[in-house]
Amino acid sequence: INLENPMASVDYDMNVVNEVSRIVVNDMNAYGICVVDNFLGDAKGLAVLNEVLDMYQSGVFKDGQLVSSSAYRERNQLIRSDRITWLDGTETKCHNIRNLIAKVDAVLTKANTSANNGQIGHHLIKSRSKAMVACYPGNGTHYVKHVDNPNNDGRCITAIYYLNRDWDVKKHGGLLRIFPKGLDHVADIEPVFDRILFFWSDRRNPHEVQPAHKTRYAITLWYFDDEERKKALANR
Ligand SMILES: O=C(O)CCC(=O)Nc1cc2ccccc2cn1
Ligand SMILES: [Mn+2]
Repeated sequence: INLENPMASVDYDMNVVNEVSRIVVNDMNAYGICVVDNFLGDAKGLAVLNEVLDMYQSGVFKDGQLVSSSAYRERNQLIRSDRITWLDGTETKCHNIRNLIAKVDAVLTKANTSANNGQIGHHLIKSRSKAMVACYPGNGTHYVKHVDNPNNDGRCITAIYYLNRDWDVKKHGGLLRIFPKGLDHVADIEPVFDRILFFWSDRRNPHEVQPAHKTRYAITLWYFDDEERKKALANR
C-alpha cells in the first residue's frame, strides 16, 4: 500500500506525529527497537479495541500459525497460536483502525523526511503491507522464536500496536521477547493497551511470544524498504 497518498482527512495532531517520529528515528538508529506508550490516547485506543472485538465476534479471523510442539503430537493435536485477519483499512466499521494506520503511516513518512537526512536507518520507506489483526485466544497459545523477514522480502520495519487493557504478564503471560542480534540481553515488551512497538524486521530482531493465558490482541503493519521491495518483487 502506497504511502504517497495519505488516507483521507484524519484526526491526529501533526505536532505529536513529529515528536513521535523523532523518537522513532533516534531509537531505531540506536537500538533497532522503539516503544511508544499512549500512542492514540484512551478514547481512540478503546475505539480501535472495540472495532477489533466486533470483528473477532463476527468470526472473520482465520487460524494463524500451526504450532505442533511434542506435547501435542501424542494427542495428535496442534496448538493453534494466533488467529489473524488482514485489513486494508477501508473496510466498513473500521474507521478507528483506519485512523490508527494513518497515524503510523504519518510517523514513518515523517521519519523519512529531510529532517532526518531523508531516511530512517538508510531505508527509504514508500509502502507497507496491509494491517494484520492478530488474536491469541489465551489457552497457552504462543508464537515460536522467529525472524519476520529472514530473506530480504522487502520488509524493514515491523510496527505492532497492542490493545490489551489491564494486562499483567505475571498472570497472563503473552510477553513479546526480542533477542537483539549481537547483544547479550533481551528486550521484554509487555503487550499493554495503546502501546506501539517498532523494530527492524530482519535478522537483527528474532522474537517470540510467550504463552498467553488471556485473550491477547495486536495490530501489525510491515513497512517496506523501497529498494529491497522492488528487488524482491522482481525476483518473484
Ligand atoms: O504479537 C506480537 O507481539 C508479535 C507476534 C509476531 O511476531 N507475529 C508474527 C505473525 C506473522 C504472521 C505471518 C507471517 C509472519 C509473522 C511474523 N510475526
Ligand atoms: Mn514476528
